[in-house]
Amino acid sequence: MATILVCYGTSEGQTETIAERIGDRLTERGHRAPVRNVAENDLDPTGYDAVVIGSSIHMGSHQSSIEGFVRENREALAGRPTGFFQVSLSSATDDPDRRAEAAGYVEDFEDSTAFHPDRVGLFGGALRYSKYGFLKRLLMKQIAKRATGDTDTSRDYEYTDWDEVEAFAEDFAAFVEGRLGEAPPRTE
Ligand SMILES: Cc1cc2nc3c(=O)[nH]c(=O)nc-3n(C[C@H](O)[C@H](O)[C@H](O)COP(=O)(O)O)c2cc1C
Repeated sequence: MATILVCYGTSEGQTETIAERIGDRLTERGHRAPVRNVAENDLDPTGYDAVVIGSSIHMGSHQSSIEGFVRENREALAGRPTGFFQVSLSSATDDPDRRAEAAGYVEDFEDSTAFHPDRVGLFGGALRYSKYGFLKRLLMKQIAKRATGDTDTSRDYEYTDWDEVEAFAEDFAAFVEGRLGEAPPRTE
């Protein structure tokens, strides 16, 4: 069993929900996987065998709490298996330009923080028009027009592919088990 920290930065909660699903999957596989909001906890990666970090994108940038966490803990992160997942509208469609944009966000993040995760997941996020205030709703309508075309503000949209999220968790668990020399869980 490995102890795997699953930490995240979020504004509207979608990254938290995805982090929890990853934590559940790791736990089902026999690992200890606490799920923590980086902005609300003083986290030290040295207490864990491996770390998964998740961040949403707002106005082309990752969560500042995640940028700070990664910069402050660069050495500890470099010394253990790490996974990074990003949540955005750019990963919500099959449009190659949008997909390239999402990949570009990760590249820029790696370049600016010198953090190079072993595994990367790019997940579609959500549009929660019902939760946005007036100005945010207007802004998101503009962003959505370009990204997904979903501009009906009378309803919410979720683009997260939960099978992809689970596959990311399984793949990361297998990677950690391999690195720590652990046997994979037995399947009946
Ligand atoms: C104000 C705002 C700005 C956003 N800017 C971008 C953006 O620049 N690129 C993008 O792909 N998605 C953008 N999004 C979409 C978010 O990444 C998406 O809603 C995601 O699910 C948010 O995750 P969170 O709830 O964990 O913060 C934006 C969302 C909001 C509300």
